[in-house]
Amino acid sequence: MTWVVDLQNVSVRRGEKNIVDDVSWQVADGERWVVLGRNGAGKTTLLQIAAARMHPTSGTAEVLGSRLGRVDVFELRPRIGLASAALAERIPAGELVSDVVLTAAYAVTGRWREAYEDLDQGRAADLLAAFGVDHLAGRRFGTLSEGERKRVQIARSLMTDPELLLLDEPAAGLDLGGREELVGALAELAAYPRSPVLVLVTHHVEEIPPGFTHVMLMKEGRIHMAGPVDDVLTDENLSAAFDLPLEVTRTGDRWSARAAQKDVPRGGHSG
Ligand SMILES: Nc1ncnc2c1ncn2[C@@H]1O[C@H](COP(=O)(O)OP(=O)(O)OP(=O)(O)O)[C@@H](O)[C@H]1O
Repeated sequence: MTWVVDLQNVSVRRGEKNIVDDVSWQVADGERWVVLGRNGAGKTTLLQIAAARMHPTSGTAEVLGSRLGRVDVFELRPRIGLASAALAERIPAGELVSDVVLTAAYAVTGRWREAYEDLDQGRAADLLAAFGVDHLAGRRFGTLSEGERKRVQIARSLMTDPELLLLDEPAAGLDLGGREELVGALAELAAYPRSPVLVLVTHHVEEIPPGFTHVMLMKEGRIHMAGPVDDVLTDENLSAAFDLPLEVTRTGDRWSARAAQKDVPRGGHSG
């Protein structure tokens, strides 16, 4: 079987510390993953490896059947969609929104002299429409709200029709309506059989879109637990991953979590 992502004993060392520590993780075609964990757990670093943007210090990383270190990453990267805050920062504020999406066809930021086909123009317009931001096509990226930028970024990350789509905290900074719309759009994407394999990093179980199949809990650079959503998202597992007593609730196809309620003494009150 060819895995979409196949990490074997991957570590990333920075200074004295392994910020990703001996991670083995395999993602199969059709799966939709959520990665959860405390600040600094190593989620973004792991995503950077899956995005062929970073090499592990040790271990082996294969993405879409190509081994990092042995493949031309400039050929591999267009097959991987990535939306992250770091990437958004590199988009010039003066860039037209339509070009932000279009330039992804060549995995560059900043339109320069690439010759774009009409087909690409049409696809960029369709993607902006799919995420409800086609009316912003003529605006400068720097003038958009946080929520509008997130949607444009996701449209951009789909431009190359990637086989793997990595989303690093796409709902960060969105208001409640914006978050719910995004969760809805990602649920639609998850349900579509021809969609890429999806990996979503988030801080909140409330942001897990319906249709996501697997969860990885990261803790201190390691995988605390990984597997099907229902197996992993339990009070016990989440509490251990976040070092905090937590209660997880599933309502329909959505999740929520909060600090576990202390036992309230029953019976009469005095005074
Ligand atoms: N170049 C670096 N040098 C030293 N430490 C680093 C470097 N890059 C990242 N780190 C550290 O590695 C750890 C993991 O970082 P990473 O961004 O992967 O975590 P994260 O789980 O995505 O965190 P967050 O939820 O806060 O975004 C953090 O403690 C971070 O400070």
